[in-house]
Amino acid sequence: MKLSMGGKSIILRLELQTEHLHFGQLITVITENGGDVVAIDVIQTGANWSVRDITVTASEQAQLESITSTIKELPGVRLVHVSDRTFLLHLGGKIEMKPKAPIQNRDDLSRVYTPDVARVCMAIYEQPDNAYKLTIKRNTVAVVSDGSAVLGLGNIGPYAAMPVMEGKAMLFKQFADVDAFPICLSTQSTEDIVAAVRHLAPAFGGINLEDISSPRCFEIEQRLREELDIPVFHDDQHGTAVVLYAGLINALKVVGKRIDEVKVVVCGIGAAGIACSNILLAAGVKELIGVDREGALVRTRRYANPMWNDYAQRTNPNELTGTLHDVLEEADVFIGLSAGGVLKRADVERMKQRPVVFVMANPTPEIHPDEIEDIAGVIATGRSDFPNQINNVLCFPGIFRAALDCQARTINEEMKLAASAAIASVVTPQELNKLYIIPSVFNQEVVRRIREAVIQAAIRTGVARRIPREFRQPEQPVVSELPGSR
Ligand SMILES: NC(=O)c1ccc[n+]([C@@H]2O[C@H](COP(=O)([O-])OP(=O)(O)OC[C@H]3O[C@@H](n4cnc5c(N)ncnc54)[C@H](O)[C@@H]3O)[C@@H](O)[C@H]2O)c1
Ligand SMILES: O=C(O)C[C@H](O)C(=O)O
Ligand SMILES: [Mg+2]
Repeated sequence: MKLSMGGKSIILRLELQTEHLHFGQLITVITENGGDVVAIDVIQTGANWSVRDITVTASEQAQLESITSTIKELPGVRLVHVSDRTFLLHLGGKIEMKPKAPIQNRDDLSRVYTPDVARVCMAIYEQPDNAYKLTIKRNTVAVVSDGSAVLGLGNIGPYAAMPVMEGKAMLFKQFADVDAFPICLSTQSTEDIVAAVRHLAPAFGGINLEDISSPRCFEIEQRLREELDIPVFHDDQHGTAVVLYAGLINALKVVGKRIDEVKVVVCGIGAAGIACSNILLAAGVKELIGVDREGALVRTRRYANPMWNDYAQRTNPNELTGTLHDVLEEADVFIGLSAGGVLKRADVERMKQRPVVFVMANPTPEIHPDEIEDIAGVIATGRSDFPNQINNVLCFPGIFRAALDCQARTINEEMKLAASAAIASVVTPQELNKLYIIPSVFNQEVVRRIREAVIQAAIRTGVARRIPREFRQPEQPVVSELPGSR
């Protein structure tokens, strides 16, 4: 099986002199250079000329470039322009705000706005909890980044981070009907980020921290969790850990191993790597070795990164030293949360037979799945264009849907473990196989099951401030939801 590494797609606007060129010649040039024509639109036409938009896909950018340069040389063709379809999708941003009700006359105006809005303001002033009933707070999450660890691209800053945060907001809405707003801050100071989020919290029912580099992300999340009474969730840590654990539960079933007997190597001991290691230790993994740029983390060394000192105390029981290649000997599971291209086939060859290889760096995984497909027991990546997508998108929409619906004060460990089990349970034993260990994000059962399991966990652990109707006991009274009604 050959897997494509993210199909690329362009639209070529061409002016064609039909007496010099047959359309078939053009198609031949495209296919001979590795492209597929997926759509043809006629934009303008005359007696012996036409302007057409040809949508072309190819697996590699280089193929698209050679198609474009060959077409430019053809007699009777003028290349008007080339548009990248991905860029077209981002033109002007990907999301917008819409009012829920139209303002059609002065009466509407006076109710949505002044003077009547004042009564609603005072209802919240007198009873602050009413903010959940009378403002967007009940359904809105802030997606906050400082642009310091955007995907695996590194510190590209707040402007360049926006497309990812807008994308997260789209996913929140599409998959869980959560209104999310991207906020990219022009500071990378811990104090400033904590203060900024604290100050903007009143409008939001939850804070999703995103792509903030380690180790600052740990302190920022910790302090905000202490200071705010709404859930603060660093997605790269906990969203990833929840989905990773769900994937591992099912991958181990495929290769017939138990979690307490596998040797696991985690590469990239940053935000995601630490959180994933923590969830695996909690789930019963006994031999877990963390590897970063300097090799395996060992308890006998002192590291400048305080998180690593703590990490090394809790992991690598046999005190293995050396490079990734060294410590992968006889390992059952590799988990990559580092950077593209870090893992080599020779490394995977050192692992046990049918190893589980999760290469989750984005956008380029630690190794291309094609390179190890014949030796790996299960392969997963973070991307949507390969089978087995282990990506936090499977978690964050559902877990925030649940947290908002029960007005959870926080998202705790029980809620996260409940989310992992819920995700894993969507794949039935009959469906489970090496190419299907984790459900698709388009499977509507994912958010439904996460929501149910996480609300139950929130109620059980006492962090739910509201019991949604379907979770109430029959004898529990239903309190009027509308302040101001008599
Ligand atoms: N699939 C997912 O859902 C998902 C979720 C979160 C993060 N990620 C990916 O995981 C990666 C890390 O994300 P993060 O938020 O933890 O970033 P981070 O910056 O907090 O941590 C990255 C860590 O990887 C280490 N690293 C970089 N190059 C390395 C190499 N050659 N060898 C060993 N270690 C190396 C860094 O030193 C750092 O400790 C990124 O590529 C990100 O896209 C994927
Ligand atoms: O954004 C993603 O696709 C996953 C994750 O949040 C990442 O930073 O890579
Ligand atoms: Mg991220």
